[in-house]
Amino acid sequence: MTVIDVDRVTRRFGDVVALDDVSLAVGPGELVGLLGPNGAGKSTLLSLLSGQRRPDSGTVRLLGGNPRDAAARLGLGVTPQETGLPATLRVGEVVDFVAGHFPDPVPTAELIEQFGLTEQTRKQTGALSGGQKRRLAVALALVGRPRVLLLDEPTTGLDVGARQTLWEAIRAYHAAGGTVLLTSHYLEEVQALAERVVVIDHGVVRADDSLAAILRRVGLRHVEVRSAADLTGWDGVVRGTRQDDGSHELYTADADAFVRALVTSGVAFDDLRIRGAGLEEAFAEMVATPATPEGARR
Ligand SMILES: Nc1ncnc2c1ncn2[C@@H]1O[C@H](COP(=O)(O)OP(=O)(O)OP(=O)(O)O)[C@@H](O)[C@H]1O
Repeated sequence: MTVIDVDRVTRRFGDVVALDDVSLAVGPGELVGLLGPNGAGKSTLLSLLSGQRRPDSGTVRLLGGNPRDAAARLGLGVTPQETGLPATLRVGEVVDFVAGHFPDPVPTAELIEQFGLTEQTRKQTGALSGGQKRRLAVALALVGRPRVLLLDEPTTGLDVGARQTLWEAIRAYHAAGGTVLLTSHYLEEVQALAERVVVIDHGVVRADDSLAAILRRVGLRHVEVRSAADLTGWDGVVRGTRQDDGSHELYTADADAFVRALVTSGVAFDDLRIRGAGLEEAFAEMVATPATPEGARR
């Protein structure tokens, strides 16, 4: 059975088409990363799957049912982008409260420990740090042993340690057979977790492929360097800009070859920095080479 089945869904807000004929099917045990820039439609898609909103057209099925029905949502765990935790309740009380809604909840102490919050058990949630609140929010999504987990930007704003704790919890859930759909701005996060990547932009699915295939599309390197010479037209530079002070921002598929050419050319340069091109840059590439929306092929 398909866990998530979105079929030709369109959702508008006034004149804005947040989702434009989107189709997406996710099977049991998949871990799918939903990537897209601000306003792409990611949260809207999750809100349809969690039954908070209805599509204008098309159908949304969750675990074989309509997510607007409470019965279909029993197997669903959700962490929205912003979580309103009751500030005066203690961490343990909030977990107990949510656990009370499910037939076979994860024991509170076990869950709290898994998310590294044991020391905070008796703290009021209002006194938690941003990272602790975020971890608690994801923990709450798992209390009822859901079959499918929707995570909207699970680690935005977290430090490295808190992010790792959350990633481990998500991996453990997935390893035990759980299905996950998570949104993120961070390619790094999706790379760390997802096996399949769906890229959405302006409400349209631009790509839906294995992580490896998507990464090949994002194979560009970002090179920063300062030089009096203009390097933007050099061999292998796909795109580049140069400021008056000589600082360059260049994109190339082979940064090693570019650096070798730079060094052997004898051109003076300094402040060389290289990094993998990020998601935003990948989008620039995907949009520059007009992508066939996945939906249009159906
Ligand atoms: N309640 C709303 N009323 C009006 N417009 C909305 C509403 N919710 C979303 N939109 C619009 O729909 C589009 C998609 O928004 P959505 O929040 O789904 O994007 P997103 O990919 O989740 O973005 P972000 O990464 O910033 O969270 C945007 O243009 C947004 O402004």
